[in-house]
Amino acid sequence: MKTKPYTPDHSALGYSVGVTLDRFIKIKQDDFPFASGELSQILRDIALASKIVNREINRAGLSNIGGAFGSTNIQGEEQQKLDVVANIRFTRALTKGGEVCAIVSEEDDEVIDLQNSSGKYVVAMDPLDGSSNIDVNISIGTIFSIYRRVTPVGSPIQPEDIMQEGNKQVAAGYVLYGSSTMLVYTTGKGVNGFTYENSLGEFFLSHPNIQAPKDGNIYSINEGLTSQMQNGVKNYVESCKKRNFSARYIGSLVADFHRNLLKGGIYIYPKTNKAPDGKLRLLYEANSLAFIAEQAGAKATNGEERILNIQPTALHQRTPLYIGSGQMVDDVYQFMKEEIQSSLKNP
Ligand SMILES: O=P(O)(O)OC[C@H]1O[C@](O)(COP(=O)(O)O)[C@@H](O)[C@@H]1O
Ligand SMILES: [Mg+2]
Ligand SMILES: [Mg+2]
Repeated sequence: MKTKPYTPDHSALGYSVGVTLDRFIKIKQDDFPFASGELSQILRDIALASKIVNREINRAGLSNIGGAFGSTNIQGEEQQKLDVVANIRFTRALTKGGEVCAIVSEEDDEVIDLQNSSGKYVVAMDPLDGSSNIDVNISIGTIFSIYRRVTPVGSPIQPEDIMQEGNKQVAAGYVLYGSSTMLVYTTGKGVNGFTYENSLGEFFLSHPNIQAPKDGNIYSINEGLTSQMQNGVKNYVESCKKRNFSARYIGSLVADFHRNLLKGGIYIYPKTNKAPDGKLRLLYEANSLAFIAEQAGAKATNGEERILNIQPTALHQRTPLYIGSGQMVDDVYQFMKEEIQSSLKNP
């Protein structure tokens, strides 16, 4: 019988045929130092939950799932119904997946012990980020970090399993529920982004090997709060204006971060009078995005040191965050240093 080798030619389709997230995870499984499929399973669990949450978000305006839940979380912030729904969906998927022993969530006061004697991983997550934007149809997100537990598998969860520096993350990522839904993640070998194809119910590789521009001209900060900020930050913002940079602030960290990662820019949430330690949470907001930023060639600090080197001391610890294009993070650091030097000269 005459045969011919398969030489893919997809030109008739008019668009390129993508690699699904599932296939990509499988291909890349060997990149992971503890290659055994466990981490891959967790990523698949997160992807599955994100599809369900995506569906809930899409129909929030038509269902009774939008709006406030009627309670506050541990940080005293009003919980939205979708915050609670997303927390349940991600926790459930990670429980059923069987690889995780404990979860830290923005929506839970304490560590959730999954009582899983074979789970080798800890997940920290912000199930829904930017929740004040839910009811006004503006982009929101999910953020996650994955760690290996350090104490023996099967023994009771210890603080050192949870309170790990960000540089110990084995994977991190976010889902952006925006004009399209995207999942972006790293396992420490670069950053890849996947776009959700609603009708097929699949994420497809759309942004391989994301590289952040070294410099940029977008600054993202809540300018309404500048009177509460340190002079170094105020002066940096003034310098951005003098250089005609664009101010872009959605008020959804994932969306602001994602735009700046692709286009070049900086996101700043510094200390303010109202939030003297900053607003964002180290374990499930700053660390995850810092890992991704660094993997894409960008930087993340708390204004003084690298985010990934901060030793956590509390579950819901807050931190100032300066994250984005390396040159811009360096520039704002110079402004902060000048502030310190001038206060030393003129006490
Ligand atoms: O309204 P502010 O003070 O500018 O804060 C906005 C920041 O707060 C957050 O909404 C906090 O996240 P949550 O919605 O998960 O609490 C970030 O997404 C966002 O960047
Ligand atoms: Mg958040
Ligand atoms: Mg949240």
